[in-house]
Amino acid sequence: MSSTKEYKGIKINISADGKELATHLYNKIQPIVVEKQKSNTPFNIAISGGSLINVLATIFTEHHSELFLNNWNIYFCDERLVALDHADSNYGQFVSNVLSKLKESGINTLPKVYPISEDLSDYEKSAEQYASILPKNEHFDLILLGCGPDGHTCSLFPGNDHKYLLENKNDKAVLHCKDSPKPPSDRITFTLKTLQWSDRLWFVATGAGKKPIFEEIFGLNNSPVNNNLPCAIINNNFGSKVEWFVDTASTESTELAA
Ligand SMILES: O=C(O)[C@H](O)[C@@H](O)[C@H](O)[C@H](O)COP(=O)(O)O
Repeated sequence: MSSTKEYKGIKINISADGKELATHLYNKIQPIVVEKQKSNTPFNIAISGGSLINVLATIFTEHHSELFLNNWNIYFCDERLVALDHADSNYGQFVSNVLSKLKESGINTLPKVYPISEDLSDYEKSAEQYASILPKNEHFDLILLGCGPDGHTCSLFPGNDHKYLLENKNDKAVLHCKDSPKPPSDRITFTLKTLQWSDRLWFVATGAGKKPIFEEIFGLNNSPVNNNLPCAIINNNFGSKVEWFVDTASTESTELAA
């Protein structure tokens, strides 16, 4: 059974493994989508790439009938600037691992998914174009975030070279991230401004490989919090909206353990 604790004001949901985490996440999302359905308003969600897409594949395959998927608008809080059918495309991954599988099983109640424009001739324009299709009311019900081993989230990377993404001097909703340390090199990313639009900012991060970065994000084992890390900045700035969904492997023998 998953358990929840609070650490330095942040809610941490701990599950034994990825399967239990998917069930726990489903249990938390389901009442929200029921409410949205009842009030006849769309469920606006933005998702990350990486391992999160597999978690969503499990949830959608097992629970599609309780999720009112045709009331969902799904956006990407970051996207790699490659063709939509490229193996690196988050949209492409979502289509092949989630949407196609639902369709193959004869499920027609599908979410509306918002990809980037196929025209990749100008990366700054790609960012602007994506900003222009985001919900007009500047509201998300939920944004699901990942956490990279360097403390990045979305394509908001730590370090001087990518400081412009966090600073967001022109107050944009979506920015072009160049020279991404995680390939591919060109991406678009939501900014902190856009993350603020969401009622909930939920991180999903699993595996023993996340332990060293959790130490810095949360200041574990007597280390100080590294306040320069995008994940730590989100904890600091948006604490009451933030929850983490982690597994035992990523937290054992630390203060985050259940
Ligand atoms: O498109 C991307 O690269 C992601 O959105 C990125 O921010 C991801 O969420 C993290 O790198 C964690 O990835 P994992 O969950 O695979 O470790």
